[in-house]
Amino acid sequence: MMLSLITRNSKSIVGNKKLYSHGISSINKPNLANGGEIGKKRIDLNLSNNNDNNKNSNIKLIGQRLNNNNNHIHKPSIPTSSILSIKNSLINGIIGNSNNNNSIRLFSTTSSSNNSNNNSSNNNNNYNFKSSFKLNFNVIDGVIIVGCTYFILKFYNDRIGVVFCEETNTIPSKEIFIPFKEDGDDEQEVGERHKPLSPFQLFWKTIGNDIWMFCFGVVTAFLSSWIGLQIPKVFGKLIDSTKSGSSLTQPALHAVAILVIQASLNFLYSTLISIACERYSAKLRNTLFESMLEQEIAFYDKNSTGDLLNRISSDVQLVRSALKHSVSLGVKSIGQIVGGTISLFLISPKLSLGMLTILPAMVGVGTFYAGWLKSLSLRSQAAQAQSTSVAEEAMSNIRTVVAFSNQEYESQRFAEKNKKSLSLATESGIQIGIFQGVTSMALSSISLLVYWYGGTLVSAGEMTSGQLTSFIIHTMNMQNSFSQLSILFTQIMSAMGGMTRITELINKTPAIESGVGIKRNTVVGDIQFRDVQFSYPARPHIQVLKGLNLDIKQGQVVALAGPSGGGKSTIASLLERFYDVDGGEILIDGVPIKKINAKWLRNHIGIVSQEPSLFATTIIENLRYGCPEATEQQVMEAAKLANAHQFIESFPLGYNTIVGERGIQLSGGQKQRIAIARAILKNPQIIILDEATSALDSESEHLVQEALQNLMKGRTTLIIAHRLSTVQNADAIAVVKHGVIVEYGSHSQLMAKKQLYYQLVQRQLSLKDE
Ligand SMILES: Nc1ncnc2c1ncn2[C@@H]1O[C@H](COP(=O)(O)OP(=O)(O)OP(=O)(O)O)[C@@H](O)[C@H]1O
Repeated sequence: MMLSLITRNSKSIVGNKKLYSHGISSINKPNLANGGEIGKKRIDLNLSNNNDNNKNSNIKLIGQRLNNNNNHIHKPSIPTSSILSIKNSLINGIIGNSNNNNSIRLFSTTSSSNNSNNNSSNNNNNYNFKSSFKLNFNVIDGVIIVGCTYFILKFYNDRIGVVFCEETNTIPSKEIFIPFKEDGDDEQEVGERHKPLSPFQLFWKTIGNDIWMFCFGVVTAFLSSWIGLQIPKVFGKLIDSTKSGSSLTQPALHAVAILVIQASLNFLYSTLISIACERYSAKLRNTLFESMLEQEIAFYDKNSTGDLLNRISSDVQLVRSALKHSVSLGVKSIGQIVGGTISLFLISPKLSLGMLTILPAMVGVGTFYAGWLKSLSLRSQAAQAQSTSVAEEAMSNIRTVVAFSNQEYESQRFAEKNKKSLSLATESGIQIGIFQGVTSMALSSISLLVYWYGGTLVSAGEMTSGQLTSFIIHTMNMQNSFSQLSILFTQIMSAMGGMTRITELINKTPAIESGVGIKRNTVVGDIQFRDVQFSYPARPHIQVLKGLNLDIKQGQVVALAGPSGGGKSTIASLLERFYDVDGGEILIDGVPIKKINAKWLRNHIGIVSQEPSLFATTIIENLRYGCPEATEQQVMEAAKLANAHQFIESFPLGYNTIVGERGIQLSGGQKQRIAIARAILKNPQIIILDEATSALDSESEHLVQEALQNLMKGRTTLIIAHRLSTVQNADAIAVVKHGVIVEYGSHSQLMAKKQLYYQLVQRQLSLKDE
């Protein structure tokens, strides 16, 4: 059916475009044909009604009614008959004249659209005046009128603006925009490949605007240490005043003022630096965690959870405290050392020169130790991470540990790893001790030199005893600063080890970048495995799939059966693109999976596994995990379909019941029904069922089976099965052995063949009888 529409400006409708409205419906790009007079063009819209199975149905959009609040769209009921009459009752002329741009006048005609197109819109002889509106945009491009409903259109370069109004409604709703989209065009997301960052660049990027707080903290720390430099001077003055008999009040008040100012500055820098460092470490932790979550599954095969957790907690902690102490100790100490050195030269250049002869030796020793302590610290931290991962593993499998009474074994395993970490930590401690010992010996030598040489200078009358006192206090302060720097130095070494590991991980580009690739407009659900070869990255020399071929058509239920270790779960993992195939390809709706955006793909696949993983939160949050925007009503509907609503409602807190860690407070069947409801809510086109009914009693199994039937309806389903009794109704059964499909057919066909499948069924039957 054709609807003719006079437009003012059609240049924006180019190419073979489709219009989409919030992903709900689509409208065919109108074919353009020059028509009409007064410089207008005619577009023809192909109309079909909601019930047509036409994917490009556009009446959905045209007929959609826009609320005054702009965002909600209600479908009006436009029966087929009325659509048929649109053409005849259509008012296809309008249009505001250029003198009065923001008001339009609508005219109706009973003439056919083609005829009407031959008339100018302003030719009132051929149109009956219907209504007029004031619009909030100046120029409009067309109007579609269905009964008493007007859709006023304006074409832009990349979208169409639509305003809905009714004849009686003099205040039209706001304009909403429907973007153009190329017909059949899939969105292609290109990943942002960030350049690897150096630890310093990472620091800079992570601290962001907090750098100002940090810098202000550094400045106040410097000021504090500068103020501190005045104290020895004031004490010197006090001593000289005692000797000369002049008033002590002035220098004493001076000293008090300096101490008060210094205390205030200390408070300020300490607070600022603490806040800046805490915020920095929180952001670093977030970035690190984000980066970990972006990694491919193979990354988790190779790295233990304990080690990864260690990076988030201990490594970040090391960096945070080193950063904090670098300012509170480092900046202050450096300030004291630099300022102190200047003060010493001002008091007595001779004595200062004598004292500073020892310094180069100290710097030399410190540099020598730097590299050595860094590598030692890295090894010691790695060993500690290993012991943590043993503890983490034992804790997460605590039920198994207790059931096997293996507490002693686990604690021995932990103690062994701990021993290694202890020996490295001890070695590290000894080295640090040597370093600090050498440093303090050098510092004590400096003091000794000052006492001896300073005393000689006072005796010779080259300096006053007050000046010597100032000199000694400065020296002591500097000595203190040096030893603090040496402690800080070791801390910085450890932090550098931690920062290196953190940076490494943040810089790591995942082998499968889940946000990159094609996002298709629709998913049909056809799956093809073409000569797929695959080895797990953790065991690259063992080929698990050896040229596997399998076709699953849209809506089909295909079960994978076969001996243990044959590769069934691997097939499912590859379909989810947890790993990339080494050879051959997997196609979804004809598109190689490697080209598809993995996030998008996973959003269209629902998985119900043997041991459904739930989070330690409420049932409703678990249900919404794959579809956070679902309303309560939708959640409940999904739970009903999954036979879960009843048991959830029987809990005192209903949907707000906390399920415990990994859903420990629920039975196996309940967990599975929640997982099924979660999958139903996600509404994927492809379903993977991994042994979903293996651990249930018959009553529970019945409920779960029913739920699964609801889930599988109209969806392509891949079942990984062991209990062959549960997959007899599948459309096809593929028997997987040694990474290839050795048999394929329906249950009855495979039974008739009397080969591997038949043997497996017989074996299970005999086991059941026993
Ligand atoms: N993450 C992994 N890293 C390395 N090898 C793996 C990994 N997962 C599985 N494998 C190996 O791949 C092979 C196939 O395993 P898969 O789990 O696909 O078999 P399956 O047919 O599902 O077995 P089952 O019926 O016992 O679950 C096995 O030899 C297994 O040891």
